[in-house]
Amino acid sequence: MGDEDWEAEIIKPHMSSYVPVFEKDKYSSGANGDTFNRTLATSDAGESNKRENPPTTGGFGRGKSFGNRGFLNNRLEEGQSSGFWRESNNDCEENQARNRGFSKRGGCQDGNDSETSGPFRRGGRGSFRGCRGGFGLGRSSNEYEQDEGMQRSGGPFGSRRPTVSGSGNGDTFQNRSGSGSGRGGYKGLNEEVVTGSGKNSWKSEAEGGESNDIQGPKVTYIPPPPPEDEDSIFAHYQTGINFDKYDTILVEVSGHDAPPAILTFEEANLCQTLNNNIAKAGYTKLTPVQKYSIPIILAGRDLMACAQTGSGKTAAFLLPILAHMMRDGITASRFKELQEPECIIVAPTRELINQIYLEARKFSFGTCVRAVVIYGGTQLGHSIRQIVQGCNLLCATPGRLMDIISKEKIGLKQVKYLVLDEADRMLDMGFGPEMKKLIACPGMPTKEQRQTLLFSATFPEEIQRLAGEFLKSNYLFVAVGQVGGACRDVQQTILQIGQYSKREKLVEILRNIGDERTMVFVETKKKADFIATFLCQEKISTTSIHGDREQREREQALGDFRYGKCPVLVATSVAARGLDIENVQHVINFDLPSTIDEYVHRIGRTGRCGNTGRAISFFDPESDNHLAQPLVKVLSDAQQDVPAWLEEIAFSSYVPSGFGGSTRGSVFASVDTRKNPQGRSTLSTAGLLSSAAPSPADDESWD
Ligand SMILES: Nc1ncnc2c1ncn2[C@@H]1O[C@H](COP(=O)(O)OP(=O)(O)OP(=O)(O)O)[C@@H](O)[C@H]1O
Repeated sequence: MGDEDWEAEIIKPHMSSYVPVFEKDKYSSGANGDTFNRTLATSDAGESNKRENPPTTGGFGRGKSFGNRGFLNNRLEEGQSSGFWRESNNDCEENQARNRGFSKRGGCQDGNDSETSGPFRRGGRGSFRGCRGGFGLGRSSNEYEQDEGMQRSGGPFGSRRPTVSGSGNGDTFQNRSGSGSGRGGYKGLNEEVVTGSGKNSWKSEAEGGESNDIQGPKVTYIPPPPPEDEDSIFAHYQTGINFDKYDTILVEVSGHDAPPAILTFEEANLCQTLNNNIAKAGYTKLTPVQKYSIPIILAGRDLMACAQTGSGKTAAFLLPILAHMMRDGITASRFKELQEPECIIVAPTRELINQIYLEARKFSFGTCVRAVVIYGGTQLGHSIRQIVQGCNLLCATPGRLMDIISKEKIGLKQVKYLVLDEADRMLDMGFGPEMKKLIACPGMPTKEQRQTLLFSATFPEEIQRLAGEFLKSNYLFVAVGQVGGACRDVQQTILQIGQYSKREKLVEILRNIGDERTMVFVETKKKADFIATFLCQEKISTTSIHGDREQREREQALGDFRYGKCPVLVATSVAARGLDIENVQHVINFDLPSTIDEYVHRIGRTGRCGNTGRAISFFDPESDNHLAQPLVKVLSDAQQDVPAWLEEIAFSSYVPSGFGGSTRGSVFASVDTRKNPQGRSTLSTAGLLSSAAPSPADDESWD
């Protein structure tokens, strides 16, 4: 199914009644104003006129790309914060100056301009081929995503999705900046690693936007400080009815001389302040991953821990680290140009690392440990200011961390604890190279000298093997339940549904759901916008989060969702991992992800901490058959009903062991891979490699 089809669909009469308001005057000057004018002069204007709203653009223009904020809905009309269309004029002008212009931020846009933002688009794989300049909603829209890529797509490890090649039927998108750079390039909004050119160097706002070369926009966003009052710091939600059932999950610990599990917080022998904080956080009972991980970490051992989503992995590493830091003493926080934290925690997304930071701040409340968070999409100067005031425990996304290290604001000599949360993601082909650079940085203690902790709900075998480089050889492996298995508190439903019927079904489901908090996952950034727009049009209050949104927008969207302003959040995989939002009752996979692990993480946004949740996934036989087998396994492992039709597809698409051809997920790691050092014969080389590569749709501004 191509963009063509989507395009045809979106100009159906039932859609044409919705015409987003575009405040032309706000955007009438500057380079992108130019773009805007040109856009108006093209068929978009015509389309708009047909809809009897002459000044209106910003959305459904035929053959044009779809901007982020080119719509307004009654529910989102507040003009400041909710979801879309809340940026001020200034913001948009600032945006124009950033050369991101309308391509990402609103209204419609001539397709040829939509992906050409100068150096910041470097790293794409070359050209956007054969798309019609529509909404980027078809499978080929993956191509649009790759300019944000992290060298994880294409080539032999590329998308499972068919790409549209050749000139296609419409405008040919040329990634003007991407040519010659190969397929590489990781970037956040303001930072990138240029890998395609063979340089492998970090580019940052500091090296680019903040210095005087022409690298790109200056990122000025300073995130608002989190509330400082104790009630806010310790705010938490209730554990659910199934919290006690965690105790029945089997736990396997492998490796030599594992210390015994503890059963209560008291047994951990933590200091009084930590115990007070644990109590104030509402923790009375340990979860399984905490029972096993806390004593292991307290014993100074390296650890790879795998436990289901929402089962308390964050506290499982934070509490023993903080306990040790307090026991051993830390450098007193004071202003210093070079800070040398004792602990570094990295995670793949900005929102997640911020969440981890808030947990660290909560548990270290009243102690001398100063936690700091830094992440991409925010002003570098702000990150530096946070750090120089003192930093014992640094939470960072990889890009910003490497920037700060290169600026010699962070020294690594004192690092005793290195934590990779969502470790399989941190070690895959996207972030793996950066993590390797991190551990090879001058000053970083060797793995023998530091304690390294890897946590995730999924741990593909190949990633486990890669992790050996980071861990001491005697590391312990804790598996709570089935490695890579879904949380049993999530009731999973798979609906077989064709691409064209998805939207109607989505609306039907959301109407039935009412105001209950729901995350809707889609495959691409543009589709996230499109679906969010569509839902707003249907009078369903919705916001969206994805890598093309400015960081302030991302945070606002998350806040609006978290605090109930918008009960529906449409998201790409950037929101799939780690986010802990109270009361998310439903996850809908409008598009299934390309890997089963991603599926497990996505549905894990609900059913957390013993609460129940529901996940509904649209399975399109045209594109999702490769997931049938792993889905059957995930469903049956989690004791869910498996639809007969899914079993049939799984059976008919069965790939015998050793013949490869499947993506990750046809085989779970059920054990510590050291028990099977040669690797399982069921995974071919191709399987091993491709399994580690997220789909191009995941090519987000993660960091
Ligand atoms: N022992 C506990 N008692 C009560 N609540 C807990 C306990 N441990 C963790 N929680 C809460 O459970 C929620 C989920 O925890 P956390 O985010 O650490 O899960 P996770 O295992 O890291 O999930 P994911 O795999 O999605 O990242 C959080 O709100 C956390 O505060």
